Amino acid sequence: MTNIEQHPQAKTAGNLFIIAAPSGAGKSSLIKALLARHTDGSMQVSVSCTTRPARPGEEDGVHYHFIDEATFQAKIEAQQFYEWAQVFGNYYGTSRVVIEETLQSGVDVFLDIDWQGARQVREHYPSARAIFIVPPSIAVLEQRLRLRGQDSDEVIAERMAKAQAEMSHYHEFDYLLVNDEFETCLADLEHIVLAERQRMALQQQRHAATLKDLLAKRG
Ligand SMILES: Nc1nc2c(ncn2[C@@H]2O[C@H](COP(=O)(O)OP(=O)(O)O)[C@@H](O)[C@H]2O)c(=O)[nH]1
Ligand SMILES: Nc1ncnc2c1ncn2[C@@H]1O[C@H](COP(=O)(O)OP(=O)(O)O)[C@@H](O)[C@H]1O
Repeated sequence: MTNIEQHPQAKTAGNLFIIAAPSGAGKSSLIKALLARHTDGSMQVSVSCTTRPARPGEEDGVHYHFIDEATFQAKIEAQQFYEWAQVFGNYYGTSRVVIEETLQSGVDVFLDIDWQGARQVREHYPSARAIFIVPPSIAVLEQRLRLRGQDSDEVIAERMAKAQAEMSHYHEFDYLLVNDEFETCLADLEHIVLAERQRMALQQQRHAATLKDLLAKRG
């Protein structure tokens, strides 16, 4: 019998995973593919708010909640963000209530956020696991941004100029993955997520068991 079966009354909270990478390294594609492999409702990606204009094909409420700067500022004032940051001149933020409710319901949540947001989340939520994804080379990163075909030359140049600075934060993360061959990187990501999920479930069950023993000893 596993620890989990011995203490079914202890509800296991979901786990928080942070995925960060320089623009174009493949984090959105990897998260999407991972979720497509786990359609049992146990994993969810957080939909951020942003002031960035939607790209062709992006849907409001699916890829982002596209809002204007005044609305974003009002949400900051009302402390509605779990974290927020300015990236490439636009604001991006994660809804506090959605994260808290989803984790409480036992669902794992994936945050596709930058290093500044990752830092804020880890301060509030130390058990979050942070994974940093890098491309095999800077040349490949630029090629991916161009092949994605969604950003102007100017936007691509800005993202390339900031890629090195972003990658310099890799050491603040628990895991580093190189997204060279997509399926290999996806398999590595899945292994990390499933292993962490198991480890954190056992940890939560141990805490519940310890608490139960303590309460029993007190009579
Ligand atoms: N801090 C923070 N960063 C975010 C959030 N949502 C997206 N980002 C980051 O903002 C950066 C730009 O995102 P985006 O404009 O979608 O470009 P893409 O990464 O090239 O697809 C990426 O590093 C995202 O991970 C958020 O809610 N908070
Ligand atoms: N391992 C890979 N090999 C080749 N192309 C990739 C790989 N991973 C992602 N891509 C492509 O690179 C582009 C950028 O990926 P995307 O997921 O949008 O990056 P990010 O979310 O990090 O900005 C997309 O066109 C995607 O299909």
